[in-house]
Amino acid sequence: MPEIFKLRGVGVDYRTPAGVVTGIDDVTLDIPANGVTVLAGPSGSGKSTLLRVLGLFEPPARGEVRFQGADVGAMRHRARRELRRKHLGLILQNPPDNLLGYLSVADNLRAAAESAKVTCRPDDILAQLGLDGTGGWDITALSGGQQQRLAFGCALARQATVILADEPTSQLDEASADLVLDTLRYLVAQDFAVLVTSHDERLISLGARVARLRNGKLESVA
Ligand SMILES: Nc1ncnc2c1ncn2[C@@H]1O[C@H](COP(=O)(O)OP(=O)(O)OP(=O)(O)O)[C@@H](O)[C@H]1O
Repeated sequence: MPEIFKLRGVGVDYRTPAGVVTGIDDVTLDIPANGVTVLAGPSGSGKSTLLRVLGLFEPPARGEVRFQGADVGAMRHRARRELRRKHLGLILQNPPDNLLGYLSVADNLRAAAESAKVTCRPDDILAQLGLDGTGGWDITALSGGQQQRLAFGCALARQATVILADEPTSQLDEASADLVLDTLRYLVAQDFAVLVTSHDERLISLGARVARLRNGKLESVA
């Protein structure tokens, strides 16, 4: 299986008034082009930092990151941003943070597509996600789980090849989290690469690969 990401000895530091804090250190990891890869580990272990590197938001301070063979660390900010817009869809923990509150459900999908300079068919995407008939609704009429589904729909609308999600179930009740788990299963069946950080054991068990972090280091990949 081809790798979409290849990381070799990757490190990221944060400069704080109290000194330099290591976000991740010496992470070597290959991520295949489809299936779910879960980034697991206790709070502060570096999951979000690693996701930001994979989301091409954070160039590595040390080591090498390759996305589809291209050396991300050697790219300028603008080139990374273009790659990100073209290929990546990022879903944050808090459902409203992923959506534009002043637009309808369908217009959120259209705006997502426009930002990637592509067009989409909102009704088709909503049907794929079990949100049929909600196109004209305000997003506040959707439950938290439905809003997260729509956020994944925005990644579909943008024709992203890789979907990254930072603890997408952590702010949801169990029924809403179930909706998100179903959506992840659907995306995997569609052959997307899904990279997700989580403490949620049900989500972790969906992962074909689970990379466990501790104190910024990769502890195991299984
Ligand atoms: N913007 C920042 N400035 C300074 N230190 C940071 C910053 N972001 C993360 N860190 C530090 O980097 C380390 C890894 O943090 P990170 O948020 O990646 O962990 P995490 O596993 O995602 O944690 P959580 O599960 O609590 O979100 C921690 O020591 C954290 O305090």
